[in-house]
Amino acid sequence: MDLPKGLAGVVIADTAISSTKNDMLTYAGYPITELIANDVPYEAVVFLLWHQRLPTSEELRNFRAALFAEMELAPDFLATLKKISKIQRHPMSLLRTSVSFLGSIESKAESNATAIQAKMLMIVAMIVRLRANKKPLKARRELDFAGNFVYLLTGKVPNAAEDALFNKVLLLHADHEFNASTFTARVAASTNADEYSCLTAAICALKGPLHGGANEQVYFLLEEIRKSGQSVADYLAARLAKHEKIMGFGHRIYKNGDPRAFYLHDYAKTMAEHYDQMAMFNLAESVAAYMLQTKNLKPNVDFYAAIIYHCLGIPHDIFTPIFAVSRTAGWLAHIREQKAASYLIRPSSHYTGEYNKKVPGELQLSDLTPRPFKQEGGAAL
Ligand SMILES: CC(=O)SCCNC(=O)CCNC(=O)[C@H](O)C(C)(C)COP(=O)(O)OP(=O)(O)OC[C@H]1O[C@@H](n2cnc3c(N)ncnc32)[C@H](O)[C@@H]1OP(=O)(O)O
Ligand SMILES: O=C([O-])CC(=O)C(=O)O
Repeated sequence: MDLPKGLAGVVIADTAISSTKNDMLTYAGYPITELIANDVPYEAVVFLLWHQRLPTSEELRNFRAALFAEMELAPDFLATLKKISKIQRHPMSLLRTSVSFLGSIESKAESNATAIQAKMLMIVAMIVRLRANKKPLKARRELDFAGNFVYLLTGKVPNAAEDALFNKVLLLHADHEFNASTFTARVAASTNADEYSCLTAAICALKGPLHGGANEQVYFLLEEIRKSGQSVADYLAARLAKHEKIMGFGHRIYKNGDPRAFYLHDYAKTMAEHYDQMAMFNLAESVAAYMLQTKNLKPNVDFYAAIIYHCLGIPHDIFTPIFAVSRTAGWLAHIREQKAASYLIRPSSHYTGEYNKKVPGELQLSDLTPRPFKQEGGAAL
């Protein structure tokens, strides 16, 4: 049967949240070019995705204050997070576990989108601090969401230019219609699962290197090329000859280039110039040129983001968790939209196995069946 591989091109639902039509990313009617050109704060973008309209300046002030008020974690949760953060696993796994755990202790009444958005930032920042035995920092009232994120991750208050740049990076990652993690969240939401369960599922899908996990892999790629002493062409030719994917290139939707990469390229260059990382940036440029020339593949959102985070001094295993914090805005919007639509997502499969097979007689199933289990004081189950 000739099926569209990986649901490519299959439209599965209506959405008013975002669109990638005509190779342009649009959030509820606003192209990202418009939002970037007007320096729209990330908080306003979150509001836009959740309400499909931009906030008034008063609503923005109130929303920023509400987010700030939620930028703290209860002592009991923090104590558990301290233990979780010491587990030697990828921070995306720790984030997944932490969000799941938070969902287990939060009452339904307490869970609201604003609190979740703020707490995602706090969890990622706290994992970074706690695993390094550093004192957790408190969010600062004078900083916006982007500024607080950089401060809580690095311990350094970003200057105005860095804050503005990081704000744009968050803006560009906030939503992307039916990407794999958002689709995963929507499938969970369609069963009427709670928000934390939907988010946990989304984090699991984002983690993979073919999706959000690619930004960290870009860092490894650039480091490996640098250390190999090989030319970019030799290194990439050898990998491509083995049919390996080069991380940070290609996209399911954008075959003519990811519009977000256009901006991130320039931000990465600005950061690299400022932080004396031009060697890394130039290496990335050579990789991009080779991929375009030999495979006609262009960088996606993950490629230049890796350089920006590196310049800010953020550990490479935190690149994907940053993506998760920004994308929480989109995930929550889609979870809400899917729940409101109120139908189950359950596609059909094309079965390629056999039917009506018989169990071979010599298989003594009774030997494999566990003895009846008797509960204390109760009947055998
Ligand atoms: C936030 C995000 O999720 S953005 C994407 C992040 N992921 C990555 O950067 C991982 C690398 N990229 C990829 O794996 C792919 O480009 C994807 C998964 C993102 C999109 O894939 P699809 O639309 O399914 O395209 P598909 O994987 O079928 O690729 C088409 C062809 O281009 C090749 N190709 C695509 N991307 C790459 C790449 N990064 N490196 C090498 N070859 C590639 C494929 O091997 C395939 O070649 P073939 O026709 O000879 O088999
Ligand atoms: O849409 C996709 O397939 C992946 C992507 O770029 C995103 O989630 O931002």
